[in-house]
Amino acid sequence: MSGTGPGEAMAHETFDTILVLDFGSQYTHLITRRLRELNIFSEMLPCTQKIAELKFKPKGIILSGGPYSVYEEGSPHVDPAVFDLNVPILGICYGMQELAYRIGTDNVIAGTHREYGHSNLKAQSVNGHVDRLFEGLEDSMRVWMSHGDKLAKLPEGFHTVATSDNSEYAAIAHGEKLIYGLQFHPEVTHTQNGTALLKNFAVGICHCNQNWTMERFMEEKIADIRRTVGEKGQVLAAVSGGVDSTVAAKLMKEAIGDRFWAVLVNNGVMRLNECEQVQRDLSEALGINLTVIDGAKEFLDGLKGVEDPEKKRKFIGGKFIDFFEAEAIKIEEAAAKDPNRAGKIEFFMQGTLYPDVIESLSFKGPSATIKTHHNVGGLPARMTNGQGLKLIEPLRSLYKDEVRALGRALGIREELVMRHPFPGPGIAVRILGEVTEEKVNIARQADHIFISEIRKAGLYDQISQAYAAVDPSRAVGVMGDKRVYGYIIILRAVTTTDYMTAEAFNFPWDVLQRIMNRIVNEVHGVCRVVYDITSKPPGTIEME
Ligand SMILES: Nc1ncnc2c1ncn2[C@@H]1O[C@H](COP(=O)(O)OP(=O)(O)OP(=O)(O)O)[C@@H](O)[C@H]1O
Ligand SMILES: O=c1[nH]c(=O)c2[nH+]cn([C@@H]3O[C@H](COP(=O)(O)O)[C@@H](O)[C@H]3O)c2[nH]1
Ligand SMILES: NC(=O)CC[C@H](N)C(=O)O
Ligand SMILES: [Mg+2]
Repeated sequence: MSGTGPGEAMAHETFDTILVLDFGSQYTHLITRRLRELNIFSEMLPCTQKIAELKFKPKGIILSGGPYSVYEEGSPHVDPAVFDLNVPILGICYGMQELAYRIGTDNVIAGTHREYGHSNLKAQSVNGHVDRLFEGLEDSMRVWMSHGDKLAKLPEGFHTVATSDNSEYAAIAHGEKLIYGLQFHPEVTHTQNGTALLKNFAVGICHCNQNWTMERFMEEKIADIRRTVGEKGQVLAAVSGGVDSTVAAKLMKEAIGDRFWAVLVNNGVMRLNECEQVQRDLSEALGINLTVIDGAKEFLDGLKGVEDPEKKRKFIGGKFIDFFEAEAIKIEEAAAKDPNRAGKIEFFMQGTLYPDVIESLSFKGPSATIKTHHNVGGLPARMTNGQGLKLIEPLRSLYKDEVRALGRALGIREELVMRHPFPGPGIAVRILGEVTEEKVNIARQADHIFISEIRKAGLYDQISQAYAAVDPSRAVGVMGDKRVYGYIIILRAVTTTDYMTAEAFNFPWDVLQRIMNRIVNEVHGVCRVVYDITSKPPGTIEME
């Protein structure tokens, strides 16, 4: 898989690409992020990528950092064919060590001490292209290091272009070829001028066009969807009202108009009035006719007695597919009467994002399964083989904030673009243990109060995601001089940029008190409210 889902090849034709080969560093994806912030398209692939199988020619290649030591047996090495592409190469940390090791295996050794954190870098000019990496930057800057190995000597043909207190070879460049190495990490924000340095590489050295904008992406994507779907093809789309599927739906609508069928499955664990609200929003704001299928009873029946979080998730994920399959058949039958819309449903659209794709492409393989996301790992084979449905994921190369920017470019109003994410398994993963209708109702009401008060306090856009969960253990309270014995509501609100790590939101105390007051007074069956201050890690954003 070399990033050529429907439309991916297109992006490479229109936009210059910097290929990032991932050796497993926790920072690798930040390299693609930084480049995209510079309006340069960048794609990340595992370091094991065979260059012959690449479907495009990158303008430059970056070898990332990684947790291994190049000289150890079993450590990953890049396909030597990258050097035959004759494009500039930048190695970062492990990536630089890899470059040096390939020239001479004794070029890299274990250092006497590890170096983590800030370091003072001194750039020195040599001459010619060698100096381009640090062009326009101050000679002295603070950089971020994270390594234990080091270069034992300068690899043949290279010059030293920067040193630091602890690294004699903090940056190197080849005398003739456009090959560069950095011991430090320009992609992390702790490195001063890190982005400027990446720009020097991508623009100054690789000559990339800085034309990766959401407006351009939108135009290209629409053209691409038209090409993929053809003149007659019909698309069934899973639309939840969340940011991703709303933006994807609008894109489809622009591309193929009424040959696009948007379907929301009410799984019985949506928020208060959510299905109606989403149907109205999509129709009024975007002109999208959304069909809501009511599966509430079937989902809730199936969830009876299920306490294990993974079992809940898998049940809901599987049931979603049953409903979509049945709907595809229904739509085909109904559409058969209309010559404009008749035809087989050939495509199935989902709002999958780049972080999901990265996770499954990572060189390390999918990380330990913490939880099974309902749409990740793809659909069951029967969905894509049996019915011949082809998956369309128009946002699979984008990060969340890029999706939001695309939404704005498509004219979607701010309130919809800024909606907090809501997971496919919904409230079911916000009720600890067994899901019952009673607990769903309690969670809904508490959540509604929580979110309304957050909006009233003007805090909604400062928080990345917020919700109320139900702890089914009960606590004793006193109300109106009477003993009560009720559930505990857990409030959770986090701030994050990538949803991979998160911090609890620092609430003004009076807002929390107002929320507590309303919940215990208005939600029957609840007698305590607690605020979850756990960060991620060690917590996760959802409860289960
Ligand atoms: N209740 C639902 N009905 C139909 N499709 C759904 C439903 N819930 C999720 N999906 C599908 O699963 C995909 C992934 O869900 P996810 O929650 O990550 O995205 P989203 O709901 O579109 O956006 P957000 O992340 O803002 O909630 C959606 O893009 C959508 O295609
Ligand atoms: O569509 C989804 N289907 C799922 O199964 C799912 N599980 C978690 N999430 C969302 O992912 C982000 C990270 O959540 P966690 O820290 O709980 O893993 C948060 O934004 C969660 O809401 C899901 N989204
Ligand atoms: N961050 C890195 O890429 C580390 C590379 C190598 N494992 C070292 O310790 O030097
Ligand atoms: Mg969602």
